[in-house]
Amino acid sequence: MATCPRNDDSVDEINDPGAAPYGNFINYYSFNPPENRLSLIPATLLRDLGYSDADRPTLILDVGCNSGELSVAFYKHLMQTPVREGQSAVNGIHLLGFDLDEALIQRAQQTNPLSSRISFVTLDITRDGHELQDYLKRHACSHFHLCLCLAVTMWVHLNHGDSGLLQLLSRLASISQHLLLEAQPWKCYRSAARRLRKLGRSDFDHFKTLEIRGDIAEHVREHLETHCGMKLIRSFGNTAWDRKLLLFQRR
Ligand SMILES: C[S@@+](CC[C@H](N)C(=O)[O-])C[C@H]1O[C@@H](n2cnc3c(N)ncnc32)[C@H](O)[C@@H]1O
Repeated sequence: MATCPRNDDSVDEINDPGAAPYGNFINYYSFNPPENRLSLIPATLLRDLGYSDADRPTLILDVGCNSGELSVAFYKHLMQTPVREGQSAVNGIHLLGFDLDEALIQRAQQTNPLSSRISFVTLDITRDGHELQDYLKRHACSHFHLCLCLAVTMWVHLNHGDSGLLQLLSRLASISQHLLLEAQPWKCYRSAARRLRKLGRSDFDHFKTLEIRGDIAEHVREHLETHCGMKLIRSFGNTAWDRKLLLFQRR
């Protein structure tokens, strides 16, 4: 893990970027506080999407949740009625956050204020596993109602190539009714690769051979709409780091 750059996942001013090849920065939220993105997302989002039935659980998945600060803030942001720890958790909103970095997940677990509703597990989304299906089964649901994939696509793309990115999108689409996605733009890829080169590390394995480049958000939209049965229903404007928050829905 490494500390995060001052104003982007991928700018040059960073203390030790070589140690965070997956974007697993230890201090991510001191540079990109949850409010940067939450301020763009309506607190009524779940109700707007039709998930207001108190008798049924609503499941949220947070992909690459880092130390969990955004997951918890997002959960609280969407709760119309504040939840107290210990309150019955049979139905209501449940959030599962996961990240491949075990130390970040440990921190998320230790600081979790709502452990009956919010869980964190270590998981690499590029590996086959049954954890997500098991979680769905435990809640008697076939899909997550809302999946967040924020500032993760570039790291999967750089580490696993075009096919890795497309598989990520297809996998998330297959387990979600709605998908809220923030893709890093191409300029971030160049900076991330340059940073590692400066440190004497070899480029990300796939950077030079990527065919998906340029307007990454548009490539993502195209794949989700053409191959994954999803459609773009909202764009929540640009974040403080000039990225779009795109909301997709299963057709
Ligand atoms: C830049 S941070 C974004 C954190 C959070 N999603 C947010 O937007 O606030 C990217 C996170 O994705 C995680 N990540 C990267 N590749 C992953 C993978 N294959 N599976 C799970 N997590 C991954 C990293 O460990 C890191 O914590």
